[in-house]
Amino acid sequence: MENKSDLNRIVIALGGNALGNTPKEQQRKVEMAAKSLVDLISQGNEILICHGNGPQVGMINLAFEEGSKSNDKIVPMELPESIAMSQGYIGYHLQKAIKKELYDKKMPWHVATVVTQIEVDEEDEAFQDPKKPIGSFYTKREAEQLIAENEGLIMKEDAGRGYRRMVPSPLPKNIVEKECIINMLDNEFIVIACGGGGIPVVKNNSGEYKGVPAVIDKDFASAKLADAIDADYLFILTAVDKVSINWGRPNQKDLDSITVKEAEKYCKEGHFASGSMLPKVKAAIKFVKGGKGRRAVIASLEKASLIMQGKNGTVVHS
Ligand SMILES: Nc1ncnc2c1ncn2[C@@H]1O[C@H](COP(=O)(O)OP(=O)(O)O)[C@@H](O)[C@H]1O
Ligand SMILES: NC(=O)OP(=O)(O)O
Repeated sequence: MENKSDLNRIVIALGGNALGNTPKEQQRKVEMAAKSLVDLISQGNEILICHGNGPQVGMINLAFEEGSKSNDKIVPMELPESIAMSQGYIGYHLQKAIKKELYDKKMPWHVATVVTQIEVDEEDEAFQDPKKPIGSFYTKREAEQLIAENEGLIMKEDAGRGYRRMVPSPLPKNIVEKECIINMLDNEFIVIACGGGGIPVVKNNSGEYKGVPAVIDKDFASAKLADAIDADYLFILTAVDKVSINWGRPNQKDLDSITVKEAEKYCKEGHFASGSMLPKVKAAIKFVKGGKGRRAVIASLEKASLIMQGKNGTVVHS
């Protein structure tokens, strides 16, 4: 093991693309991702992994809801518990795949998942305007029927991909298990934390945390995590090699490297879709602005090991 002070500390946010749509597909995709992740350690980095859960948390929540309608032995599962379940089974697949890679490469690291709670503000305006898509995609007609049958259900169009259920997505304020995570990181653990953006909680006057019905964006949660552990880099890994301006148009331009100022300007000009690329760029800006010398890279998961050589991704810097 190298001297730990020589290692770059990287928080890696894995997008839904890394996880697939079914547990089987997830296991296969995670095995591929594990190779790139462990390669980053071989290159002299220390990594901490955060992941999305939009499709998974929607599926878990819906399964219990539907099951409870026809079977009195099944009860509905609230969103905080559904998020905790998603952290558990996604963490399990990541742990299994990473452990195998570490074994094959004879590397002495450990890997573990921390079920993570994140404090949010009860007054966050997101609670009045549910904007986070979860679960599967539906047609307009299916969505209208579901809304008619389920009181309080909100479904909206998600970035041209179909209709999805929308839930509140407050900003992350404080990672409750922060000290556990730092301790494990300091003891040669690859930590999987803040999965699905973390379980959103609020603290009452007697110091007790209570789960609230929302899903935090994992891009913002990973920026919060990267800030909390004073990471050198935040990698947001998704399906595209680079962030583009004029995305999808004939004059599309892929960006190699942008300053925070340029990124802010592009956000204002509307270059990034709100449910997909915009939170990534905003999370990158937040992280880079929070400390000297920090860099964020939005890149393709499949080529993660090429990021440090500048062959993959858009770098956001100060
Ligand atoms: N300006 C842009 N540049 C690149 N990709 C963009 C842009 N705007 C929207 N996208 C889309 O956003 C996607 C990433 O968002 P999403 O699929 O929600 O991420 P995740 O991998 O976290 O699930 C890209 O694969 C691309 O299809
Ligand atoms: N929690 C969250 O942001 O999940 P996705 O990245 O899958 O939307």
